[in-house]
Amino acid sequence: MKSKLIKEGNPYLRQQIKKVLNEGDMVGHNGGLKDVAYLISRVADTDTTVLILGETGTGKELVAKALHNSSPRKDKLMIRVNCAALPATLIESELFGHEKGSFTGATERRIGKFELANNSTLFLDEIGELALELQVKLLRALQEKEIERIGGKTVVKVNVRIIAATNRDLLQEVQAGRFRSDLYYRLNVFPISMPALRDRAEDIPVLVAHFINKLAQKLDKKITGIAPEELNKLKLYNWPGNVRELEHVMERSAIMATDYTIREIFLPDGNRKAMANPAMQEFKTKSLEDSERDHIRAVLTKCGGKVKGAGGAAELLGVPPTTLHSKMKKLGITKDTY
Ligand SMILES: Nc1ncnc2c1ncn2[C@@H]1O[C@H](COP(=O)(O)OP(=O)(O)OP(=O)(O)O)[C@@H](O)[C@H]1O
Repeated sequence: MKSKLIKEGNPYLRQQIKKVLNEGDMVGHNGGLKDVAYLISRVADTDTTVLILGETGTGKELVAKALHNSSPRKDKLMIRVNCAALPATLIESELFGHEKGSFTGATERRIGKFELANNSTLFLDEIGELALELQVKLLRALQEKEIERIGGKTVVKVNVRIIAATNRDLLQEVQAGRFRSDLYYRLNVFPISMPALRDRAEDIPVLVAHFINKLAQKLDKKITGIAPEELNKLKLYNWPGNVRELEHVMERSAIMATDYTIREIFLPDGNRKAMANPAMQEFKTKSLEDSERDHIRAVLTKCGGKVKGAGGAAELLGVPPTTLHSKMKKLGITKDTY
């Protein structure tokens, strides 16, 4: 129904979608993100919990921003918690806060992100990484709409709109016993799935133009376009790091450009001139997972197995090291396989 509505050119809807996506600085709403854009425009101004699913770098955080900025809560700051960034004990205090003296080192009362997000939006990024013992506490907070600070004696009522995101297959995590099914169902009210960049090559020209524009300003350099054969290479590449990786490739290539036009693009593992022809056949017959696994392995080999830090695989792939680690785990990439 949605694509039909959009195709038939309902001008109000088109306008609404454009506005919502501009709020998030998102490109591609006329192409591969058409369905995503439609879903955002439908759910933005409700209080409904949204679960954003998709590979790393597909734009999940941008969707969260677009949702918040188009909601009635937009005048308050959206609060983000990265559930993968800290150990469980610290995340608990980050989410719910603590009272002074509640544990060693708690020298001051701390207001948690749930309370900070009162009357606003709480964006729970990388929710799939949340430790099981915290999942139950989060579930309680969502059900009761109240929280208790660590060491606190009173409950605090909160009115928070929840947006969660993950690059994991949450249902698989539930089946593996790593994610509580009750929390999954509580979060999975309105799912939005972000398509991988390799599945929407039609968006690459407009994304490239968007990044060239941004980079010309950032680097204070007169770059206005890209050579068609280089654009083609970008369309054929596999993009394990999705739009984030494209952004980084464009930055590298823009820095190297000596002309108004980018005449050479720099893909992470060298310039893949071969991709367009015979090698492409092999590429097409491989599953996406296999291609992703091969690509990550090749990058790891190139980096001598280094994941974090300068020159590490995470940097080359344009993803955070935590994301690369979870991807490696998922794809069964261990030290002895590269
Ligand atoms: N449609 C888009 N238009 C413009 N920029 C985009 C788009 N999608 C992603 N980006 C850019 O790509 C980068 C990664 O996006 P984002 O952080 O939203 O991805 P993510 O899915 O949340 O990644 P992760 O799972 O690793 O946290 C950001 O710099 C973002 O601005």
